[in-house]
Amino acid sequence: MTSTVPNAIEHADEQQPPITMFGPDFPYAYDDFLAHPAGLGQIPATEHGTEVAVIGGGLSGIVAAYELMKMGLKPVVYEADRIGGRLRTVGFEGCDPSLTAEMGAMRFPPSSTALQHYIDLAGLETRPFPNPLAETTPSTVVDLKGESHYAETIDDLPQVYRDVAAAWNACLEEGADFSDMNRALRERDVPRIREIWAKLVERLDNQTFYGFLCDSEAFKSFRHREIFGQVGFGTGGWDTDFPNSILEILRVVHTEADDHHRGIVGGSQQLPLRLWEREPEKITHWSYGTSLKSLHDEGEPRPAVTRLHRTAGNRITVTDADGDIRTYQVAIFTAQSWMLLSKIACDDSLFPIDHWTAIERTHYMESSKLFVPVDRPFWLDKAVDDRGNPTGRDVMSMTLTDRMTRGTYLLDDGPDKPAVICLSYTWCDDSLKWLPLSANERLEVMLKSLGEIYPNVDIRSHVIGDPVTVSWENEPYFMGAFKANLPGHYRYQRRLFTHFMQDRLPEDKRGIFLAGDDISWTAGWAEGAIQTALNAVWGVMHHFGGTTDATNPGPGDVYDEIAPVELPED
Ligand SMILES: Cc1cc2nc3c(=O)[nH]c(=O)nc-3n(C[C@H](O)[C@H](O)[C@H](O)COP(=O)(O)OP(=O)(O)OC[C@H]3O[C@@H](n4cnc5c(N)ncnc54)[C@H](O)[C@@H]3O)c2cc1C
Repeated sequence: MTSTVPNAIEHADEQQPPITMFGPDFPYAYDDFLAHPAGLGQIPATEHGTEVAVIGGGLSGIVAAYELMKMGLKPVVYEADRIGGRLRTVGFEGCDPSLTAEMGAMRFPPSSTALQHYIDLAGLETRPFPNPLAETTPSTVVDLKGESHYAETIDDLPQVYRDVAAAWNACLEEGADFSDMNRALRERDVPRIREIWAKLVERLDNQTFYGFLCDSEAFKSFRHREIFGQVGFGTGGWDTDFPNSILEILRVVHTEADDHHRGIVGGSQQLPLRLWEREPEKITHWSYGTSLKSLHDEGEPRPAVTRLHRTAGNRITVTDADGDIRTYQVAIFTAQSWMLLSKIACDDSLFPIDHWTAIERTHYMESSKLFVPVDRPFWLDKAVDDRGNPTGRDVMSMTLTDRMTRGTYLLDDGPDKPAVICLSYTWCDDSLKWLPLSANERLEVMLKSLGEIYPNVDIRSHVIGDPVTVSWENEPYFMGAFKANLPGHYRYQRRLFTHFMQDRLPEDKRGIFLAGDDISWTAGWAEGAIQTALNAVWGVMHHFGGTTDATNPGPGDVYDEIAPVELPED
């Protein structure tokens, strides 16, 4: 468990199958699809070597390009910023290169099984991430309204936190069929998952997270809702999510996306970078030793796309920042959808009008982080009381607070080595409060906040390099951290996610496929970016007249049996 408030009722029975991000909207086993020896499908030999534009070199684009290359197509990847996108690992100038900061994704649940497939393929290791009250986190401080509580387990916190946990569990059970869904997800009981979820979608699409709490008898106490908002049920305070659709939150808790997190040793950006260079053992058409890198001039993706339009023969014509124009039968677009409204000049004819509405209504969360390198994990030093007697406590802890910093994470690699502090990780309004401040201004405010919580700790004296920071809403090729649906957005989300089923679109609207975190049901989790990439791969294969092996049907082959629930449009 990773939070001061358990995400959900614990199901400790080891005999049960594990929870995975299997639905609930589209319960397709992407992990089994990837593990199957028959592979993801084949395209006719006449199409081998055909170029496919892949716009965006984040995880979704790189996974799609990698799988299309294995099928014998020639992906042409366009990337405006750097390979990895929101898997962005940076170093600190002048410091040991082993010291890194995860500016985007940093912790991954074991329920991300498609992601794990690629982590294993890339030969990367993971280790537990030091979330609040996680087993490997030495200690956690919860500081609310000027009062701090030191805890190693939830039992060390005052009773009110356990009351909040109980309220959340009751609320989930009463309002969202938690135990039933948990069982159905573990057993991959598709009819039951669909039955439960269809009712929840119909009942709750109009509801905010906060409204859902307020409607529950269990959460009738304002104080409980406030504490819940400040320290969250997950990985920090979630009151910034209160205006979002409750369906977004249920997707996370039902699939345990917020539980048992692990980090990638050496940084998450290594994953797309290794896939870029990887030479698959099994590859069609291309000779052994081919990689995405080797298929690109100078081993680099092409630059930013600046224009996208349809040309005769229903082709997709792509213009890039170098002024090069190339035309493709098929393109996959994996960047944030808002790029299509601003940074890229687009034809209206690229998508049906209802898809444009959905793109235009896409709602993003903001998010900021700031990291500093320090000389050693000094937080593990033992504190003494006013009379100099040892207290047995760490001098500083993973910290959750209602102050500006909100969440402070302590990241070490052993007792005698330099370490890193994520002084603050925030979302939405809390992130916007940092936006106009420079990295050093942010650092000063953060040190002041933490100084109030730890008056006897001189954090500054341990800093060995300049801070690094990001506000994703201010990044020109992202414009936000990740999509978060508001109430009433279900229909938009459904249109975007199902865009890969192009036989259902008018013929003159086919050939460009949306993919990526932005159209996933679980935005903000890399697993969803991969799932949508695999949908697009299936869509492209199908577009070229290809098929999957009968023993390994793809997401489009079984679509009608598991299609996301449809709400009336009138
Ligand atoms: C702050 C933050 C924290 C997160 N935490 C977690 C976490 O802990 N666990 C987890 O699983 N997930 C997390 N995520 C989500 C995860 O990072 C994403 O799901 C995943 O990285 C998205 O990959 P993608 O390929 O869909 O999109 P992106 O990574 O955004 O890739 C799209 C790419 O398109 C490029 N691009 C944009 N415009 C153009 C253009 N005009 N031409 C060419 N290229 C263009 C961009 O530069 C980018 O590289 C987090 C994300 C953020 C921002």
